[in-house]
Amino acid sequence: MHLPEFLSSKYDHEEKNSMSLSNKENKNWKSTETFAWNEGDVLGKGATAVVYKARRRPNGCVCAVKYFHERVSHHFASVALREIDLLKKLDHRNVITIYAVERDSPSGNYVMGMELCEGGSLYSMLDQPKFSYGLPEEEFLVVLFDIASGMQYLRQMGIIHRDLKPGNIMRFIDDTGQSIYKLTDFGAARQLDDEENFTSIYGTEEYLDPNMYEKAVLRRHSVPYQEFDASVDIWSLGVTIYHVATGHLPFQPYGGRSNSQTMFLITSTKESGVISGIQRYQNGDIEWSKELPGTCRLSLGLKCLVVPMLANMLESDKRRRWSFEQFFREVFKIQDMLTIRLYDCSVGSNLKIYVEKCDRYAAVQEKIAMESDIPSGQQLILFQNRELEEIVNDMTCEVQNYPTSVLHGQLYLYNKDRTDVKKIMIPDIPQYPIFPDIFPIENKVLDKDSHIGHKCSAISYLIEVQVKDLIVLQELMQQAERCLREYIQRITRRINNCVPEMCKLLEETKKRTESFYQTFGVIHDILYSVSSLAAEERIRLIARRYIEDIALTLRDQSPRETQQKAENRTEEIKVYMSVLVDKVTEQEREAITSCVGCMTEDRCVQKSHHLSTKIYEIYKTFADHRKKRYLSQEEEFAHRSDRIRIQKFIEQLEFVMNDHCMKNTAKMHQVTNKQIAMLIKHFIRTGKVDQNIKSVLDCQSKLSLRMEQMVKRCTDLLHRLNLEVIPKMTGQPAEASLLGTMGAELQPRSSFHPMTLTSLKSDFQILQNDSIQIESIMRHHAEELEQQANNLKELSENLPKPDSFETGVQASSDS
Ligand SMILES: Nc1ncnc2c1ncn2[C@@H]1O[C@H](COP(=O)(O)OP(=O)(O)OP(=O)(O)O)[C@@H](O)[C@H]1O
Repeated sequence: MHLPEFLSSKYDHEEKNSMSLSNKENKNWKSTETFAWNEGDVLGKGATAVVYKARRRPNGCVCAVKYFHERVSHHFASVALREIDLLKKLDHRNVITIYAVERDSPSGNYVMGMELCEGGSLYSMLDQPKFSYGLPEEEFLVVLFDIASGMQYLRQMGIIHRDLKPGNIMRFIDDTGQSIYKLTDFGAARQLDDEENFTSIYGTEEYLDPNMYEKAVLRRHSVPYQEFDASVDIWSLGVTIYHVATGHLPFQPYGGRSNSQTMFLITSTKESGVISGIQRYQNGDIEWSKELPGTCRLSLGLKCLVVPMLANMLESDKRRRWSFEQFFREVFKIQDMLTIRLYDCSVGSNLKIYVEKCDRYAAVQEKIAMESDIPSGQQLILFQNRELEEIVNDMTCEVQNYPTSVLHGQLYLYNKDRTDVKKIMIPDIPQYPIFPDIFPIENKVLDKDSHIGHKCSAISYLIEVQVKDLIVLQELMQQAERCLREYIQRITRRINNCVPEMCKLLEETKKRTESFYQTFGVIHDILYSVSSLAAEERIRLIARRYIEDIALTLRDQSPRETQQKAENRTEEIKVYMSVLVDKVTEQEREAITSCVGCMTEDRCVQKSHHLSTKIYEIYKTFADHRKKRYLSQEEEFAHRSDRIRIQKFIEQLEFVMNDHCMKNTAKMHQVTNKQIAMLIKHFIRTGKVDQNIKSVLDCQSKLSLRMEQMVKRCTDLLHRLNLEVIPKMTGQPAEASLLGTMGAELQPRSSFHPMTLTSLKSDFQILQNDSIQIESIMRHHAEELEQQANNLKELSENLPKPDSFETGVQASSDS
């Protein structure tokens, strides 16, 4: 059976109660009609019963039997039976399944057969050093969802549990190795009709609602008749959830249970929003907190959801305390959420962002801003070497429609505007306690050593996890740098690819512009001849009016200036880009050659695992010695030397973390962030280049627009020329000398359209000889010009459109 790594080693619980029936020190076998068990196979002991691992007839399946004590069977038979009656009715994956209730003979004690929960109780889990600072996030959530689901079922069945605590939540392991948490021990439960309250007192004192505590523990009856409703379960659940998240109880008076007055003071006088109150010294002040402790292993994203939930559940004033419905709503909302993994390189923290399925990008950005301190406008989020916005396409879509690769992959977060390096965020690691140098080793010392050993082992596990996280962080730092560099390289490639296209476009536009100047020049000249040749004064006037108009167009040099500006910009872009590409390449070489992190051959993870296992083993020996209460000379010798060994392992472990991994991580954070800062500057530069490209394309668009206007104007002119001027010219004598001058004047403009001009010149020659032909000549030119105008129009239509380039200008200017 495959178990998650952190759960794979056997628990104390399991070690104490080996699951293999054959391995048992063979005690008495007992059996009822359906169940058979060996009295050596104890799974756990409670106030009312002993629970054994058993076999079920007829198929021999393993199960658990709860063997109620004689006194319970006799005096509390009603309690046991009540539990049995209740359990028989229940059928839910998060509530323990009961198979049968039988009586043992000849004792007559009740025996309840139920499903076996191999993982032991949640309490036994939390009691292990490994989970002394709370469960890892994944398992914490399984617990939360399972208890909420079990409780919801119990509510539907009209049941108040009344003894909710980690000891009454069992871990069942399914065939896939997944944990399923089940509510058990309904010894205190009872059915509650709607709105009905109950007055009897049950529960375990650390988890008791303040009013119940006052009545049950302090035996005070501040209100003559106290009614307790289902809200008492909410309080106990709040304490349980806090315990699971942190590994310790939220409300701790100095001296523990013996200091019940302070316990009541803490729980009954705490402010709203406070989720823990700890008194560290005798009669000392209470340390209140509205946050989960720094050692808690939950992500910041989940803490943000769990803390308000706890605050509402641990509300002293039960009128303000959350109802079950509110609790269920919140838990199932969390269950329905999606998470996004995002490495924030400025503080070196891998964030887990909890988002609702229907959230849109703006909401996601807000959540990121809350956890990273990077305002949404300054966030640059990359997935592999692309911006998230590029991958998601439609940023207004709901998160649940994002590609699965994004939702399950690793994203990287950069600050577009700030490149300063912040201090890396490392979770708190408590100080190791010191073993006092007390000899001889007597019982008190054994107790203390076992206690200190437990704490040392707990801290060592925390360090082991920390070392693993640091190695992952180092990998993420390098990835974050690589990812950004590749992204910038993509941008530079894109820009470099678009520059030649842009140049081509500009060249074509230039040709067109010049061609128009040329065409207008020709028209101007023709009209000029008309204005002199036409016999009719009105025609000459019309021609002159057109000439003035055209002269204005010809004098306007702004298209040429725009063209020049675009050409200059393009040249600048080329130079700028070649420098940028060189810089990025240079930096890449630097990154490859500078190596600052932990190496595989350093074996940091393996070393820390080995050392923390050694520390755990010593703690286990100390725990055994404590149980024994008497040590032989040899054992005492071993115990003393183990104290020295454990200190040595601790020093080595601290060295691995502080002097190796932590230093390397901090160094890598510095180095990669320096590189990232430079890359961000390059990124900003590419943004500026994009702006320049945009400006070139703007020029290009302006020119195109201008060309279109000119095409229109040209066509219009030709049309009018046809209508108004040429027909009137028929039969009019030409003034040869003027035309000759005109022909000479056209000479300098002949560079672009030699054919047109040659033909014009010869036409003028003909005109000098035979003015009768003027109509056909003008028509000929008119057609030629019209043809040219059409060609230009076509040329402009066939040109690549500026916005057809993949320039990213839009995206960058938008963002
Ligand atoms: N189904 C089970 N599978 C495995 N272990 C179990 C199971 N039920 C109970 N246990 C173990 O037995 C211990 C005692 O069981 P349980 O809490 O039900 O007894 P109890 O006498 O009702 O306890 P309490 O003192 O809380 O009233 C549990 O803490 C747990 O370790």
